[in-house]
Amino acid sequence: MSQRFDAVVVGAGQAGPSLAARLGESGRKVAVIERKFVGGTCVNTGCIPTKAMVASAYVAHMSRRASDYGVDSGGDTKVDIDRVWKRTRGISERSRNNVEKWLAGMPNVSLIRGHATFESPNTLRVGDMQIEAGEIFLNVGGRATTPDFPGIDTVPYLTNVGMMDLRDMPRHLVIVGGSYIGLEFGQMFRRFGAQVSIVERSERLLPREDPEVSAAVVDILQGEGIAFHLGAECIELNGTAGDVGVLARCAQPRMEVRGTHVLIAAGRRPNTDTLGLEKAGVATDKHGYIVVDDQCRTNVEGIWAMGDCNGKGAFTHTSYNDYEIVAANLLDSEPRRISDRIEAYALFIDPPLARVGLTEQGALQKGYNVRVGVRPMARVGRAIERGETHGFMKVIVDGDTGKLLGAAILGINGDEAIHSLLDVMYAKAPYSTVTHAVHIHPTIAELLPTTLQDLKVAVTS
Ligand SMILES: Cc1cc2nc3c(=O)[nH]c(=O)nc-3n(C[C@H](O)[C@H](O)[C@H](O)COP(=O)(O)OP(=O)(O)OC[C@H]3O[C@@H](n4cnc5c(N)ncnc54)[C@H](O)[C@@H]3O)c2cc1C
Ligand SMILES: NC(=O)c1ccc[n+]([C@@H]2O[C@H](COP(=O)([O-])OP(=O)(O)OC[C@H]3O[C@@H](n4cnc5c(N)ncnc54)[C@H](O)[C@@H]3O)[C@@H](O)[C@H]2O)c1
Repeated sequence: MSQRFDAVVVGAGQAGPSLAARLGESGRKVAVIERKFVGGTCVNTGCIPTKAMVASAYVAHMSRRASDYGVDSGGDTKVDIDRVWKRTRGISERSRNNVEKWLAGMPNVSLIRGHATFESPNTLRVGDMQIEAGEIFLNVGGRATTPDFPGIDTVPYLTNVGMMDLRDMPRHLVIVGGSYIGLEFGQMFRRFGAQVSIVERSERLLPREDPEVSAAVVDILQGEGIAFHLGAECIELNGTAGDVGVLARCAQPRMEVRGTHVLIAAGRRPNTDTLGLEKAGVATDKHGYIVVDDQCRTNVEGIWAMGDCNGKGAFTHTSYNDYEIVAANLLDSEPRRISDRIEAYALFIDPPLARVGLTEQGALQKGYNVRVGVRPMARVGRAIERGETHGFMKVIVDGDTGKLLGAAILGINGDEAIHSLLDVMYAKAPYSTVTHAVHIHPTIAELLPTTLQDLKVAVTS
């Protein structure tokens, strides 16, 4: 069977459905092809379920701390992991159903279920259906990398997907990879009551961040009883279900951790290897990411790539922004570009680490005349009142232009407060815009102007 559409969107992740809606509204006949769950990674196995679990873990943590606040919680806090999963699944499934209903109601848009592969630059195959289109938009996302560690073929292991199907509480969860996925799952399972060990290849946790950020994150998590094994090179897995070992042969000294479950959280790879890109002539880089220009266009006319698969971002907000860029250029004659995006992300441990723009080290390496302001959360009224004073806020300013270069807030509500800096950066306004703004008392953001009023010259480390 053969069908012709004006436009085809492959993958119903964070960019695809929104773009399909706009394309349909423009009068195009549109197909969205999805091989698994509508909503993609974020909705089904990523942001949404993990943040729902982070919320359960936070409640468990605060329940154990209830007496600090003069509240009697009535004894031991116990986590019913089955109810945590049910709540998590419910939130995730509702979100997926909403996207499904939205897609079903879009004028001129049809959802086709199945795995799409290219047959030519304007032809895709899904099962026995051949689909032709003048415009093809790839939003195929990515999946967990599983490095070829010796033993990985014989030892049962989990990825972020397997974590969503786990129904028993691991007694001891060993996590390979100490970044977003490793740290978020690590802290939540520790708070659920598991023993947690994190095995990380770098000598310093979160090496892209400034050293004091890495050190503070380790302190917070160690304080909750998580064990770290850094500098863990040459990993090997051994054992069987319920008794698994992670051995770092080249670590100094050589190190082995035994646990009941292993989670591999060592990065992600794009879903481009089974897309038949070679039949369309679409270029990829050496890691398999689709090469795109500043407006998400591939090297083949009429084919675009958005979201995690183009390697220009690895977050839900960057994938959604790719949709906005494509729609703006194609449908609104508005020349939006990827390079206008300011890097911003959060690591959703508790307290969260929120980041925008450059780190201090990054700004120094780029040769800026760097000024830095730092304020510990222990000197932020709202954090003191909330009894959650871990972390600090740090702002980085260009001493020559007065522009904000970046910021890190490791602290309660930092993931929200940081947007007051991000918006000023987008406005290309000087940092004095923030120092002159009157922020609401008592909030975390209230202390950002104060932090910016006390800038020091940065010294290269
Ligand atoms: C555990 C975890 C937690 C995360 N937490 C956050 C967070 O808190 N904040 C944040 O910003 N980001 C987070 N992320 C990252 C975020 O989930 C991704 O950046 C985002 O989902 C990428 O969206 P996307 O649209 O590019 O791709 P995806 O959401 O991966 O969607 C791609 C879709 O394409 C489909 N597909 C692939 N190949 C084909 C094919 N050949 N034919 C048909 N369909 C195909 C897939 O089935 C999938 O549905 C997290 C990720 C993980 C794994
Ligand atoms: N809060 C969020 O926004 C959020 C949350 C979860 C995931 N994500 C997205 O998912 C992506 C994947 O997250 P991730 O944490 O799996 O990957 P990552 O790429 O961020 O980090 C992988 C970690 O594993 C380590 N590692 C890699 N190979 C190793 C090895 N052989 N031995 C030991 N350690 C090794 C790396 O040094 C690194 O610290 C991220 O890029 C992020 O964009 C985002």
